[in-house]
Amino acid sequence: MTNDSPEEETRAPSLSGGGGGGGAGGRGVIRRNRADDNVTILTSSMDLHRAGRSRASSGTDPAPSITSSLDLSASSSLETSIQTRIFKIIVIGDSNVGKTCLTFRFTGGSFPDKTEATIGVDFREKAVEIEGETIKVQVWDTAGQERFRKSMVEHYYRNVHAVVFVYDVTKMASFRNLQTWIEECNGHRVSASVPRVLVGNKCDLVDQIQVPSNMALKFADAHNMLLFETSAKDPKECQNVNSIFMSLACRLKAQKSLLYRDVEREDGRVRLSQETETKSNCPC
Ligand SMILES: Nc1nc2c(ncn2[C@@H]2O[C@H](COP(=O)(O)OP(=O)(O)OP(=O)(O)O)[C@@H](O)[C@H]2O)c(=O)[nH]1
Repeated sequence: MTNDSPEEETRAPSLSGGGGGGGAGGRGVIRRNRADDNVTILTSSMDLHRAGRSRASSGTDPAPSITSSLDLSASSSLETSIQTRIFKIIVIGDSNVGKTCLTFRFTGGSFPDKTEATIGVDFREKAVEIEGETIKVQVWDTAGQERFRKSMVEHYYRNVHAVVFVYDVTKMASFRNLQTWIEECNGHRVSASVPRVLVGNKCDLVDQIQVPSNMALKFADAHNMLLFETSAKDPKECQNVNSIFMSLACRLKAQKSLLYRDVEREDGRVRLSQETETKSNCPC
């Protein structure tokens, strides 16, 4: 998808039941996916684990247990729960651009009073409903500082379904460094079919903006990404922050059946395995 997609409009989405907040906000380059109209945000779980830091540093990839084969006792409630698809979205970019605040805003609907440099990775998850299907959007908030990320990088990119590149509109260096982040991503064999979006954060600091919208849009177009300019801090931008992740979720839902499993009963056990298939019946 490019920024010229006819399916996009230059106004903020209305998410039914989602996120609160309000106005259209944006700075003329916020993209809208029509499917957002069919989206309901059901629940959110903040800081799925801060504890993820310790899990992360031990090298455990939480992204799903459900992707690998699991043996579980069969029950109807279990079957219901295991049918929830999980979309893993990683958020990357320089330190201090606001990755944590953006993920916090999406999963919890608020701006954190205080943040510290992310060490390794934090995971947050939010259940959303898209066209009648409940989907878990699992957001990996990665460390921007090299010293806090180097041992974790492989885990960030493993089985990733979508990538959010973030820069700070008030820091030209963070925009220039995007090329390095893209190269890192490509270097970890992230398929070209994995959707990527570009986010310029901190648009509330209107007097300090260094990265012009047209420059960012050109870069986004050159890399086949949608561009969102927004603010994790400004409550009026809440829906625009939601739309970053929801547009990806809608697109992923349309693309393929991720983390779906064949439920096979073998010897009284339920076997889960990953299946990937192309679906064409989603109007997103
Ligand atoms: N004005 C303004 N400040 C923001 C915004 N988003 C984040 N900040 C501030 O920017 C600083 C860094 O935010 P974080 O979310 O921790 O940045 P990060 O990219 O996760 O940083 P690392 O964890 O080091 O990679 C904090 O002081 C936030 O309060 C925003 O939209 N507007």
